[in-house]
Amino acid sequence: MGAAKNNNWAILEGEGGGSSGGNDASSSSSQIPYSSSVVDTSLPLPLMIPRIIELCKDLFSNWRELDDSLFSVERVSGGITNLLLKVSVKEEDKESSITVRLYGPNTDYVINRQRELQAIKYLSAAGFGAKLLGGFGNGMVQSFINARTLAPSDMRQPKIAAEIAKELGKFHKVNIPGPKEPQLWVDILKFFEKASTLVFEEPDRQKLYETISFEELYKEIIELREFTGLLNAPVVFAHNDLLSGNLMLNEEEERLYLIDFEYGSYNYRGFDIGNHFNEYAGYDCDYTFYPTKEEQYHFIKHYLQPDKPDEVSAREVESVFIETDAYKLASHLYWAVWAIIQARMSPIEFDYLGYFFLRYNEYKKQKPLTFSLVTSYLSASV
Ligand SMILES: Nc1ncnc2c1ncn2[C@@H]1O[C@H](COP(=O)(O)OP(=O)(O)OP(=O)(O)O)[C@@H](O)[C@H]1O
Repeated sequence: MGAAKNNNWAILEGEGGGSSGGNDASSSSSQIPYSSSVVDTSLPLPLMIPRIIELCKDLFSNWRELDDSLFSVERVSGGITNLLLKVSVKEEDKESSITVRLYGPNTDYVINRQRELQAIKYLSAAGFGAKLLGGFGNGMVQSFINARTLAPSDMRQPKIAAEIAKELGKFHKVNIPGPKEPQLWVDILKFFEKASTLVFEEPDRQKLYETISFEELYKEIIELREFTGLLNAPVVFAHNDLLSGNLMLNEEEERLYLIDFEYGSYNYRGFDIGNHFNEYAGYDCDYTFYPTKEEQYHFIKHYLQPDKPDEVSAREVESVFIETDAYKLASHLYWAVWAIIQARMSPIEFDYLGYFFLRYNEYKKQKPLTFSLVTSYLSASV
């Protein structure tokens, strides 16, 4: 445990962040305590628990003197990228809970941690997501959100869809200082470079990997970049990973939380919406669940004007609808290429190569329809 800061956490300085002096886990102070300790993510949970308690005591001075028996640590299910733990502490008459997020090994290939921290700082100030309470060598501590995580089928409920649209509209209005160039193609091409030069240890996986035509994939990426460029689509600070697991709802308080900003960046708004619609299909990629045109219109109207959705002009709805349809293809390519890297780098048992094929095949299936829809829209609007 110590005071050293890594480069990522240094960006929180200037608001008092980056100190290792300890703090109060529940305080609203802008001081973000930092510990340079690294928790070994390969440890089984019972062996990891004492390290987590030690880390919490190092970060939060008001817990330092408490007996370890007052802490309980449990795994929060759901994540496929990181290990998320809930730490509860019994103090006199109250129990407080926080979450400790341990970055998954090798996630740096697909996640820009500096970009994530910069985004959290401003998004959290704007009231989005969990509050950032502290940082450490391979993770961060955030407030525990008392809410249920949505399932893909929840997202299409008209009332919930309207709420998601409204929150996303607000999210897209947050200003994150720094460069504002859309990152979509920069990120896809970065992923592509890594994905196309991998070697798998398992012969079966290597064989399957070799069936992927990277030449074809590259051509598709470039073609789609040119094609979507014709739309001159608006750029916003986008969440980029708005799947059901990143939406939490407290029904009593009627509060919806957008969480997990790991992939957040300036990007095309149509990408964020199209990507969200693709997530109606869940990890199984059952695209029969992709929202109907009526459901998409409902979402888009609430996104554009939550207070008076029926007063949004047909022209405006149509333009977001077209952008969304075009960029939903980019979402397939993005996560398809991402999945190839994950197949090689992630320790998580998930059929990532199978996921690549599901996304890429859906891209190929949807491409002719989308290209003809967008082309007729563009020719009608000149
Ligand atoms: N601050 C929080 N409070 C309570 N629960 C949380 C919090 N953050 C995340 N969760 C729960 O943990 C799950 C996984 O969280 P998160 O999406 O941040 O992890 P992840 O590993 O990045 O997941 P994925 O890669 O699937 O997006 C969420 O679906 C939610 O159920």
